[in-house]
Amino acid sequence: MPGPRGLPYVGSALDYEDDPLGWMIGTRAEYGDVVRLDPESIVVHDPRLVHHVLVETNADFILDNSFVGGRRGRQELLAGLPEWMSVRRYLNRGVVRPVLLAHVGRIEQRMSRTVSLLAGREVDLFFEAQRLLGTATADYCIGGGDDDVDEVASAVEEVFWASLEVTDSNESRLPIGRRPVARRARALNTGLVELLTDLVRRRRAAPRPDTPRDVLDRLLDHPLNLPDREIVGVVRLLIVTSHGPAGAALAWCLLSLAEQPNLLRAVREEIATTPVRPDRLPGEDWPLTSAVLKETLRMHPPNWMMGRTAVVPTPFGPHRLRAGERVLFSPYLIHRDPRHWTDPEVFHPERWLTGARPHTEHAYLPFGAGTRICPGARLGPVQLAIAVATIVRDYTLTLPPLATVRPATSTLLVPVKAIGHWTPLAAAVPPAGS
Ligand code: HEM
Repeated sequence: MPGPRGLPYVGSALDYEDDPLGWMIGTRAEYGDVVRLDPESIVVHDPRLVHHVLVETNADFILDNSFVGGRRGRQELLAGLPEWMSVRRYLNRGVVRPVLLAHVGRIEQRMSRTVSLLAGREVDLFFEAQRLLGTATADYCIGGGDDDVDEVASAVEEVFWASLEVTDSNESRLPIGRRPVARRARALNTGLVELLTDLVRRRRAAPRPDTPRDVLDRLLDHPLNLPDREIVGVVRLLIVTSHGPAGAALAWCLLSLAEQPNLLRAVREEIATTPVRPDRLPGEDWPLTSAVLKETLRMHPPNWMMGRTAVVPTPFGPHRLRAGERVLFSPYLIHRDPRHWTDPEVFHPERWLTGARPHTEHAYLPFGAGTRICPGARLGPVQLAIAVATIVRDYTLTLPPLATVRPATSTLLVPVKAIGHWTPLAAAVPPAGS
């Protein structure tokens, strides 16, 4: 397998950790689209090979997200896989338009309240964005009943930050007993599981509605009569997983719009002049706003780096992978590769409005692809459209220039310390004659 010689045992892992993007760009230029990173991992830049890995996940490859999924280790992860996949399919079929429409109505009000309370205050954009979107998904999961969405969203948010800390801390190199960050994360997670278990029990004891109001109702009606533990696991996973990517996407989108006043005005006008009809979802009739969101997810895919592990020896292009080898790939680099996009470094939403696919095959994957594609791939853009509309329609943005915002490239691509504010539009316009 081509790649730099590296050090014994660790290969190029230390150089990669120093500057992952720089290392990948440099080695791609020198060695091509498949590069050895360390004895256990390769990095792949060819979208067709990446697509193959994503489609073969759960067969030749696994997605090892045991920590986020609340599973202890790979064995438990594999044992729970059939149930998780069947729940995914069931939710896909069953979280129908009426559930989405009811959810939209609730979060429009909720977001509007939160955004107005924050108006005029200096905020850390990503912090507030992840809270806004995480609370939205909490509503989607449990908001149809009388349960306290804010309480659940806050408990989930604590688990989200603690999980990020665990992955960023590199604690996995320490012996199991000495991992304080992981211990804290586990304690917070236990609290969250207790809170959700209580909620599931109360909902189970109450009369069932004729049609599901949210994900929890739908899970309680599962034909296999899922145990509380399983239902809690699914609700927890959905909410925890949505905080980061959706929040990062909103933050990057607002930063991009603030940078382009003409585009911002055009989006504002589209949203203001095309009210959402009762049977339609926000974004469905806003082509420019949707294109802005797609372009944001192209240039700043929150899941900027993803990976799979081969479970069996498997052919891979001209190479062969051993069981246990990791395949890493970066949607960020694929989305900015001039072999797959025209002018990839330019934020150009119009590329999505021509009716033709603006990239080569499989070169756009902000939600992943294949068997484990994000189950929020349909919901996420709707929630984002509501959040963008809520802020852009009535407020003006004062945010730092994108070029000055450092992206964190750890677990997620997140704008670091992008501090700014939004103020009501009327307040931003100087009175006539002043
Ligand atoms: C703009 C918003 C979002 C983005 C960019 C995003 C991105 C992604 C990506 C790239 C993956 C696949 C990771 C991989 O294959 O390694 C993923 C998985 C996942 N996402 Fe999202 N996501 C978003 C919103 C949401 C929302 C709203 C939910 C909840 C309804 C959600 C729940 C999940 C879950 C549970 C998984 C794991 C799926 C599995 O393991 O089978 N995401 N997301």
